[in-house]
Amino acid sequence: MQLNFTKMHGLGNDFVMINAIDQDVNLTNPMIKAIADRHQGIGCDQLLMVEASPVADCDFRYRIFNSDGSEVEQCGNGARCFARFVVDQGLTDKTEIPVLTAGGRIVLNLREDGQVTVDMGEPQLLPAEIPLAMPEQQVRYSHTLEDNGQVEFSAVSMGNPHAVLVVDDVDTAEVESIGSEFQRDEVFPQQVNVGFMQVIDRQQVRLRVFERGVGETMACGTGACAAIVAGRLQGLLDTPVTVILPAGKLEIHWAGEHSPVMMTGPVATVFHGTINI
Ligand SMILES: N[C@H](CCC[C@H](N)C(=O)O)C(=O)O
Repeated sequence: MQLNFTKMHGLGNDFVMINAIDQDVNLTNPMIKAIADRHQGIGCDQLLMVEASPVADCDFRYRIFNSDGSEVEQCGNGARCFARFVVDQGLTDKTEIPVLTAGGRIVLNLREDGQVTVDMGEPQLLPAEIPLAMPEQQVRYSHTLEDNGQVEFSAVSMGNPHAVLVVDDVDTAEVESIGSEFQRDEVFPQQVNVGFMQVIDRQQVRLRVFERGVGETMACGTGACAAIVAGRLQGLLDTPVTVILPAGKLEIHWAGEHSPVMMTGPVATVFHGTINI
C-alpha cells in the first residue's frame, strides 16, 4: 500500500499524519509499528489518522496510535497538529473544528497567531474512570512499587489515563524507572502515562512525561492537562498555568471541577512524503 503522509510535531512530540478520507487506508498494528520505527520507518511517537465523522456534532473522527501500535483515546499535542493538518489538506476551512476521539468530543480552535487552543473536555477523576485499582477517589494516592518503593501520585483521565507525581527537580526525577514500572503494575489496569511535575510557582511548572506505549517524550499535551488538574486539586496552582517543556511552552487553563481543560500551544509541519508499506 502506498500512503501519503505529513510529518508534524507539537513541541517535539512528533506525529505521522494520515488523511484516511482522501486515500484508502488499512493499517495493521505491525504496519503502524513499522511506520513509527525511527530506524527503518518514518519515525514518530504517534500516528494520527483523520476519518469521516460517524456522528453529526463532529466534523471528523481523530484516531490515535502509539508507536507500539496500540490505539488510544486521546492525544493533546496531536490534536493541535490535527487542526492544522485538516485545513492544510483542504478538508475544511473552519477555524473551530469539533472532532470525535475514542476519549470523547474535543474542539480545536486555530488562532490568528498560528497557535491552536483545544477544549480538551472535562477531566475524569473517579478511579473507575481512569481506570485505577483504588477503592475510592483521593487527591493523592500512595502506592508501593516493587523496585521504586512508595510513591505518591494523583490520577486524572483526559480520556487517557495519567498519574502525576510532584517532584522537587524534574532533571533528577526517576522518569524511566518509575514510568516503566507503573506500566507493569496492576494498579493501572490499562497502563498509564506518568507525569513528573516540578512546581516553580503558582503560575509555572516544569514537566516530564513517560508516555504509555512510547516511553519519555519531549512533550505530552494530555499530560500537561492532567498535571495542572492535579496541581490545582492539591491547591498548588492558580489558572492559567505555563507548562515549561524542553522545546517550548503550553498554556493550560482549568476553572475547576465540571469545567473543561483548555490547552494552547504551537504546531509545526516538518515535511510531506509517501511511504510504501
Ligand atoms: N501515550 C498516550 C497517547 C498520546 C498522548 C500525548 N502524546 C499527548 O500529547 O497527549 C496514551 O497512551 O494515552
